Amino acid sequence: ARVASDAAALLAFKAKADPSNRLAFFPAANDSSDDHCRWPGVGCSGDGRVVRLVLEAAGLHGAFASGTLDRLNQLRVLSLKANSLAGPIPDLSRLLNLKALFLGRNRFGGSFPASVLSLHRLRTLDLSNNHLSGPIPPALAALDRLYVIRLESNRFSGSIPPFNQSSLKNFNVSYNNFSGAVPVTATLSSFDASAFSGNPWLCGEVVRKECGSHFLFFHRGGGGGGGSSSSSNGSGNGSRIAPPPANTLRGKHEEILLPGSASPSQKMHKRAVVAIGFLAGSLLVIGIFGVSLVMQKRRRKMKQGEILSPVKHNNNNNNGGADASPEPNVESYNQEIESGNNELIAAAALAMSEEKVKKLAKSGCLVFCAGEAQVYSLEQLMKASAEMLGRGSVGTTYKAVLDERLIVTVKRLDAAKLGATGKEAFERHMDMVGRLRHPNLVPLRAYFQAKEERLLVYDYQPNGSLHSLIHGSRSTRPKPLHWTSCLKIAEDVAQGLAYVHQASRLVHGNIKSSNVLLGSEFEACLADNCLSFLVEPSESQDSSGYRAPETRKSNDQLTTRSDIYAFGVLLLELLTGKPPLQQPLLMATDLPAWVRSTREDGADDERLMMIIDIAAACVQLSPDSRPTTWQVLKMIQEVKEADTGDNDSDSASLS
Ligand SMILES: Nc1ncnc2c1ncn2[C@@H]1O[C@H](COP(=O)(O)OP(=O)(O)OP(=O)(O)O)[C@@H](O)[C@H]1O
Repeated sequence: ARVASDAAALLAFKAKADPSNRLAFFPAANDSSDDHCRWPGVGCSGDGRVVRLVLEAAGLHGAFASGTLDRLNQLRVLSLKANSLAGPIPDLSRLLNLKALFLGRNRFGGSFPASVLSLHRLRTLDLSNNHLSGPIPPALAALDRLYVIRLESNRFSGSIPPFNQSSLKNFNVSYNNFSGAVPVTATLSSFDASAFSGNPWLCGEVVRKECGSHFLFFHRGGGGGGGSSSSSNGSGNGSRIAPPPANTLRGKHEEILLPGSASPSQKMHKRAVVAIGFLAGSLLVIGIFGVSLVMQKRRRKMKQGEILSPVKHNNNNNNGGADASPEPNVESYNQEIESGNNELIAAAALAMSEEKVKKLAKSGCLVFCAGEAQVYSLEQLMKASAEMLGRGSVGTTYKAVLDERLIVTVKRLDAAKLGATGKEAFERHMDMVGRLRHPNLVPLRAYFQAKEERLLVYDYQPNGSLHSLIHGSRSTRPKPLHWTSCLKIAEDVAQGLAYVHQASRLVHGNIKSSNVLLGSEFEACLADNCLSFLVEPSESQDSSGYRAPETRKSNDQLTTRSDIYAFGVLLLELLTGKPPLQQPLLMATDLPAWVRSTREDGADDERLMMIIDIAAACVQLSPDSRPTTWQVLKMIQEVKEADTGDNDSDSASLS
């Protein structure tokens, strides 16, 4: 009966976690059968009990429902790494034999799973690269067999518990929002500072940063007339930015407040956020329904396996530039469907003949990045229903729907636009870029190269680009962003960029608003990461407004400091709603007045002034005068801190 119950637990898990039916789990013919031990990823003991379940990069994109795998009380190893499972992590307290739990690289949200604290045999805990938030329970420090704790790239906050297990050898809490002094224990002191990096508010001996003296980045010339000087709380050296005056917002009804950004009039905005969320949700449902209707219609027209010739996209964006962005958002689908214009959706499978696909498959293979399993083949990818999203500086970008469920973005690089990057150099570079994994970066999942063809496969980001959000698109009107939403987006982008610069020592090279995409939770994610390496200098002029003066002639001069310049221009675009080429050339001292003149809200707010200061520092003409990415991130978080200081109840919604 226990064996049958293990099979039922696996099937119950699959029912919720695997809506696309990727797992080959089939109900057994009779109850006593141990067929489930032969299901992929399942390992059993001699008596047919499941002891191991490893479903890594298996394309699971549903939920990890409670009352499913937690029934496998003989489980030793559970790995659901590198899927897209969302929602909270369920109660696992019945898995008393569990030794290794790998849930990294998913989309789990909610708080730290407290049930883990009762798993006394646990040696490996990997919750990295999710959207988990809130504090880490101090009782985790009492699990004395832990050998690995990986919590990096989440949104955990609060203090680091005093871990001192002598067994603990692999520890990483980087890129979270932890704060305060790191406890000086023998175990924690043995880890490199990189295990704690990306938590600007951590201090103490272990991270070699003095606690107490809160460094202020905003030094305004003495006197501070016109409301532009930083105020202090009067506590001498440990000065902090004083809470801003209340009621400084105007025109809030016309502003967008993104989920996760805070506002002084939080109650009202919370309602607005719920309404936007509801609206977005409804649109999504309608959109998916609409798209599937059109897809069905299209499939009926197609003979099986046939690859259509390309249809003309009626909104090609040949310059990849600022206007007429063909955003693939739900609203535009709805409009197209309503207007009966199915052409946009009924585009061809990556515009290639079947013969060519076959030839390509023989001459190269799809390389999956970061050690992830091959979840689809080149043929499957090329046969996917595809829609062109636009043309940029390196090629054409498509949205491809595989097996009717898995949506990816495929960038088909245009040989004519690329420099003479050799096969091996391309591979080496893409391997490096493919290893980048951070919640604020669009991950490169796979790449392909054959003689005359190079393809890059990314996750599809469902909520359009920052460019469309700020300037509007074919189907949406431009709307001013509430400045706290600007702050949230700026922080997200800076987090992603800091990771690129610090973790990989790469340069992004093409920061601009159409390369900032909004993820499923409206988090901002940098796209087209580190591709400038491949482009001839003359081919990347479309983003000239973002280019630092020293890089305008050659891509050789692209550095982390030129990324910072582009970030500063992006920040000004966020704050003013003006694309770079419409931004006047102003001295740093004139910028605040100009930015304030473009805004209706918070014109006198000290925190808005601080953000303008950051932008002004980033767009300095001399690269050496610009701050480092790390400093920029710290400055943004300092503004955020000033904000949360004013609104304790808001801090939970900031991520
Ligand atoms: N992963 C993705 N998910 C959703 N939309 C995407 C994705 N990648 C790109 N897009 C959108 O597709 C369109 C075309 O992108 P593409 O990168 O080809 O051009 P670009 O961003 O305008 O220019 P560049 O090549 O200089 O980055 C843009 O509107 C972009 O926002």
